[in-house]
Amino acid sequence: MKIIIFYNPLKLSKDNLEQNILKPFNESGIEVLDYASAGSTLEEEQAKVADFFVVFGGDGTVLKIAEIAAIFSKPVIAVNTGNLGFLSSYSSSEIKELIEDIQKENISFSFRHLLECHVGTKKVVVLNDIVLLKSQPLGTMNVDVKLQEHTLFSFSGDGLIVSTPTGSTAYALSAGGPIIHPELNVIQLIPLAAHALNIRPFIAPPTQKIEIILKNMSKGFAYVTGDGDIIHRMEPAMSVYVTSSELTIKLAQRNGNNYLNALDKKLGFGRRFE
Ligand SMILES: NC(=O)c1ccc[n+]([C@@H]2O[C@H](COP(=O)([O-])OP(=O)(O)OC[C@H]3O[C@@H](n4cnc5c(N)ncnc54)[C@H](O)[C@@H]3O)[C@@H](O)[C@H]2O)c1
Ligand SMILES: Nc1ncnc2c1ncn2[C@@H]1O[C@H](COP(=O)(O)OP(=O)(O)OP(=O)(O)O)[C@@H](O)[C@H]1O
Repeated sequence: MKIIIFYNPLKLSKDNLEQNILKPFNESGIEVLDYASAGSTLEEEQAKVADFFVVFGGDGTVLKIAEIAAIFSKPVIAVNTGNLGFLSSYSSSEIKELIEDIQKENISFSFRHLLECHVGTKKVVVLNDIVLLKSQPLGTMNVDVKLQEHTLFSFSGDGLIVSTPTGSTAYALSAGGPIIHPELNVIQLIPLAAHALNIRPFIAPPTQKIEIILKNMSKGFAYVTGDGDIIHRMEPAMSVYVTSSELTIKLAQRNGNNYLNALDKKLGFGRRFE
């Protein structure tokens, strides 16, 4: 078995990685082809021959490697060294269990759909969401949102979230959206603080092309972000285009420790608090 390790340098030092993570892997016979800070580039040849990408960090670190994992079509095993670690299947104290599961091929994977965003000359692929948001606390933006040329929303507010099912438990959850099981392939649109009584979150099919037009701002300017990273500054009359990506990623889930378990254990979903 060959793996490439990505890590969050803000959460894990290179010495700690080399001492406490690389060592057990190398002693187990699992070949670590390379290890790199999440978000950095990869040797194409090594990426091609790896069996898995193993990520040490929290959700944000997983998000940083989602696109490269999708491009090389490599399954992702996330090991939480962060806080919530909603997307993680192992904790950093479970290296031995992880090694054993890799050796015994005792890991199942769930396919996760991605979004593709075009704005200006930029193109990004995201696992959670694309967010259009005003850059300062004051004022509002006027936004038109089109689905295949039909204007679905036209509102004044703070912005808009376009989320995948995976992202439905991230910003979309905080913005009042429903939880969408990641086996579904849909696109969720959630206006942020829309000043209207007739606007609700909308769930679109993956075939729809979404155009978000920033009509104007009462003050300042806006940003469009992808998985929490700024993609582009937005000025009035600029558009953002979002479609479902053809790429998907396979995200490890420990046998028995599936999505509904994560909802229960990490978000306390549906649990009665005595
Ligand atoms: N008010 C909010 O809740 C808010 C605001 C901005 C961004 N975000 C989210 O943060 C994400 C970026 O994550 P980050 O860790 O780099 O930012 P971050 O450090 O600001 O963390 C945001 C929180 O969201 C959690 N999270 C991220 N993806 C998740 C998912 N798919 N399901 C459940 N929880 C998830 C993280 O664990 C963290 O607790 C963005 O994609 C966006 O969804 C949330
Ligand atoms: N390689 C990197 N270089 C710089 N920043 C990174 C890198 N990897 C992750 N980050 C940033 O570090 C921040 C925290 O990372 P991460 O989300 O993984 O940890 P966490 O917030 O503690 O865990 P969780 O998101 O699960 O609550 C995120 O904003 C993420 O964008």
